Amino acid sequence: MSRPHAVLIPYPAQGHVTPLLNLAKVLHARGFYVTFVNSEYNHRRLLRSRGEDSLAGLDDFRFETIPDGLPPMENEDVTQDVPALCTSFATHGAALLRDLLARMIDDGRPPVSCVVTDGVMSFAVEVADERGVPALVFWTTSACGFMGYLHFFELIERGFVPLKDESYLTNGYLDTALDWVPGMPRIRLRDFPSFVRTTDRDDVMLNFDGGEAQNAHRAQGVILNTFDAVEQNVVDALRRIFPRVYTVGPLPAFAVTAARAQPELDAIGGNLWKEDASCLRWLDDRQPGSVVYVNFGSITVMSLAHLAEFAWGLARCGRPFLWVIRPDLVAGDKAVLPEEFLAETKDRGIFLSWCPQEQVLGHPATGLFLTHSGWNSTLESMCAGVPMVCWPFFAEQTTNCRYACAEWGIGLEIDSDVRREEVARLVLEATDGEKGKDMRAKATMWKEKAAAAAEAGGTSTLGIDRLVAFLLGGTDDPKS
Ligand SMILES: O=c1ccn([C@@H]2O[C@H](COP(=O)(O)OP(=O)(O)O[C@H]3O[C@H](CO)[C@@H](O)[C@H](O)[C@H]3O)[C@@H](O)[C@H]2O)c(=O)[nH]1
Repeated sequence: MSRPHAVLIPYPAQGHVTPLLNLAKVLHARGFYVTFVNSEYNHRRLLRSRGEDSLAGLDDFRFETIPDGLPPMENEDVTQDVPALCTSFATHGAALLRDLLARMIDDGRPPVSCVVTDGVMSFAVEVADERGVPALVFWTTSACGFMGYLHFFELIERGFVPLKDESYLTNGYLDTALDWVPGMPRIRLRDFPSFVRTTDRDDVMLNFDGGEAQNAHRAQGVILNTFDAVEQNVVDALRRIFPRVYTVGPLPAFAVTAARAQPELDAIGGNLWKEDASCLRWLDDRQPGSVVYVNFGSITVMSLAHLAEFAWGLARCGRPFLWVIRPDLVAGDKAVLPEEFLAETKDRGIFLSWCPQEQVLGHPATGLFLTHSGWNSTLESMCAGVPMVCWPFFAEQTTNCRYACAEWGIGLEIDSDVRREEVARLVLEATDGEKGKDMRAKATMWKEKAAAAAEAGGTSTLGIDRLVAFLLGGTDDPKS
């Protein structure tokens, strides 16, 4: 019998490429031949950020590309337009993947035996079906975020969405409690992925994400980068909806183990921006738990006015801070910080454009994460035992923020129209005093539970065993 061959297809954005690549490494370590499919645009970015050799892969871990169908960009180091990318792949993705798989026949690789596609690249399920191989969708969100997307169309049917008019964004309507979402008894309309905040029934993201979530029913199962203990009720509810739900998080822990067994996997990385690791030395000179780490992920954009509010909030709270400001963080503008702010904080703040986040979060000096609540960032913070101040930007970051604050007790939320007084107040609340103490204790508890899930016999280790057993074409119960 030939070697199992998994094709993995991430949505082309950082928060998706990273977890899919981690899963690819885990599968490779379990004996799979791997083909990893990037967009051409991201392939070029990865080569620039990590060097020409970084995507050479291994003989049995290969990178392939498909075009994204968007017009060429002058500056290719920026995050692409999300709705345009989603629409383009939904329209052309199946044909592009079909061509790619056809080119791979008889080129020396084992025949493709399974497809793992991003939950928002579900066109690949149809292509896998045509080839007669199983397909699983990997939702790179939290389970609660995925459950939110899964109920977009029901929100429409029940008349909650679209909103009647713009005043519904601010008149308290979003606080409506919904008690019918499986496994999420305390959810409010405002905690749903942000795309429900529209007055347009034809809104691209409302329909795209709602549709992609429904398409998960066409796959043989769903993979989630979470662990049971942290989202038990939602995961249980999803297991009643889908025939197979594999919880395999936190994936970074498994990728580290895979790379320990196969050091050559370490060279394979997925950072779209060039990492600046010099900040780790700066952290070495700071007191334990003293530093506020500020990073809004790969997609968030904000106004210059909001950037200035964050800056003056950090100045006011008086803590040392490490702030990652992507070159494209400010919408349509250069991210310029006020001169007076730079002068005032020069002895206690550093700025970079991209950092090795997991190492920063794991550094003893890091005490708090000011985050946009992307799921990878949330999970990485949890794994490091670092509490958060949350400023969700879009998508299911609103859901993650709600869970971090109200369910897990490790977050405090900042108003979307951020003000400097609130930034300073919440940072101090999360670091000093009783609230901060409680948040740190809970963060430590979740860190331990995350680690336990990834140990031998842990729920996510069993999740990977079951996943591998299923992808190998047998039963998905590793014990039988
Ligand atoms: O300086 C940096 C900044 C980020 N990262 C990494 O980049 C990833 C960012 O992912 P995430 O925190 O999930 O944020 P986004 O990039 O915004 O992720 C998108 O994808 C996620 C997974 O689907 C969703 O939860 C988000 O809402 C969506 O915006 C993480 O692994 C970070 O460690 C770095 O390594 N260095």
